[in-house]
Amino acid sequence: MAFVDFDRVSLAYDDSGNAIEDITLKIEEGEFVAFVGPSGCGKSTFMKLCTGLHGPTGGQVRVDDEPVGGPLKISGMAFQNANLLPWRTTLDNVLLPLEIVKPYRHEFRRRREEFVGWARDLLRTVGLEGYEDQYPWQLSGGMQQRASICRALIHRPRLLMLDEPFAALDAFTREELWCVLRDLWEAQRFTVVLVTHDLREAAFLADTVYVMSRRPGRIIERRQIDLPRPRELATTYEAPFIELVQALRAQIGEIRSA
Ligand SMILES: Nc1ncnc2c1ncn2[C@@H]1O[C@H](COP(=O)(O)OP(=O)(O)OP(=O)(O)O)[C@@H](O)[C@H]1O
Repeated sequence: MAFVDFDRVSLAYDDSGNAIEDITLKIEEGEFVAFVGPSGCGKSTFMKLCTGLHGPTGGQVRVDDEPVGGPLKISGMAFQNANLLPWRTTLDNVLLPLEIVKPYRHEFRRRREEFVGWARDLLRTVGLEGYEDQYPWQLSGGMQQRASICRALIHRPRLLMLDEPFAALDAFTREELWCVLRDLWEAQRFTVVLVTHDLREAAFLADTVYVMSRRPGRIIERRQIDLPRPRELATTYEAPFIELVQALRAQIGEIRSA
């Protein structure tokens, strides 16, 4: 049984028709998948269905062999904007899910020191050692996004949902954070669903790239990325990678002009 299983899933938000339509796919535990497609094709809708923030109007979504009936506790999320709380330090922002999510919230006071250790370890892994006591407005955009990824991972989710997490960053910072995410994933092997407009990002990070059609969003291509791991940034300047990205780009170009 796949970890995430979409069986002929559709969602109509209202009577304007399906936002996504007839999506059937399986994501294995530990797989890194990326979704690309034209604006408005339903990538974020897919995420909401996956994490139980919205129910399907057709078909069934199963995660970890259970039908998804409400918000999933085993997921963590990060978005284009880091959305850190400005009145909390970096460390306290990262700790936030442990104050909210079961089973941790009941143990938060008792295990606080241990949890602070988890947060410090994660912050060190993403290069934020020494910034624990700074407030978000004292951090650069890239640093805020690093902290936001730590916050998404602190409760050790099995499913990490990333909705264009690096879109607002400059090209250098973005590539640095690809490597941060690659290393976290190599070490912990959580399942990742990444929504992105950046085809290089999708091809560099993912095992599988799904291309979606215009609204109503359907999966029109599933592409396995067979580049060896661990992948180095230098790979992205070599011929096989460039050809792969060009093929994806051509495909999305066709959808846009259709
Ligand atoms: N809460 C909602 N109510 C009604 N319609 C919605 C709602 N959320 C999204 N939609 C519509 O569903 C479609 C898919 O939206 P979604 O945000 O999933 O697309 P997306 O691929 O993530 O877009 P983008 O790439 O621009 O972020 C769009 O036509 C959007 O207008």
